[in-house]
Amino acid sequence: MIEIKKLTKQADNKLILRGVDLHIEKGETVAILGPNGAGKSTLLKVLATLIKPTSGQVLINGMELKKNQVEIKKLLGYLPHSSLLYDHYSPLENLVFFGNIYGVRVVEQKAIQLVKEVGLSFFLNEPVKNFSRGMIQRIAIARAIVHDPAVLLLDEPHTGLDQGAISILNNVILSMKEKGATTLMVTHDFKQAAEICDRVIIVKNGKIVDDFKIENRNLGYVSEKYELQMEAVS
Ligand SMILES: Nc1ncnc2c1ncn2[C@@H]1O[C@H](COP(=O)(O)OP(=O)(O)OP(=O)(O)O)[C@@H](O)[C@H]1O
Repeated sequence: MIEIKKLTKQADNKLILRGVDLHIEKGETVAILGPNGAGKSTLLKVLATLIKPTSGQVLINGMELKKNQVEIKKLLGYLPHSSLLYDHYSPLENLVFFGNIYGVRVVEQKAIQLVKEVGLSFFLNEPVKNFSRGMIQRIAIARAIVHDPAVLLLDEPHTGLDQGAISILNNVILSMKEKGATTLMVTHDFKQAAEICDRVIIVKNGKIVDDFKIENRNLGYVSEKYELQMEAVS
């Protein structure tokens, strides 16, 4: 589904990604862990076609990223740090707007269903500018999946969410997985990674330093593997 070969990214004379090789199967839910500044968001931005890699190759669904940006963008649902929502629009208006960009059919119905799914039906027609950070994040998640993307790219999706909203988000991710979606999630939240991901990738200094499967939601195993990499000299 996603094939990354010898990927590098340089900016301002700094090598941010230093040769990333990664293969992700369709339907996998993968957590990307790593310390601040490791290059996690940069990797996600390259996959989201927002920044160009310096060298290397990325294939999504067999299509080369460099040559098929328009086709690939249709497959992607990207949740960045900023919500990308229009402040003065309501959740309904925002989702209809973004749904129309992606050519979603029966878009209003889809928007209403998603707002319900993220638990904000009561605020369907309120301008987003009046929302709390957690409420905005819920609508941002709905925006990212309005077109039922085959690939979900989530950058710290649990940040700012209360326990109820975390459950809602995890259910959204799991229901996307049931529909066959592939998810890559940058996170500092090991608990959530262990809860919903099948696999963990640890990024350090622009490189993948560990890559392992998680079984039985074993949070202790994830923490141990992480600590081991942080202690290692690289
Ligand atoms: N456009 C850019 N120009 C120069 N340096 C950049 C650019 N984008 C990112 N960087 C640097 O690259 C490094 C990796 O950034 P990135 O945002 O990918 O890290 P991250 O692993 O997501 O970190 P965090 O956990 O803090 O979000 C950082 O040192 C950052 O300052």
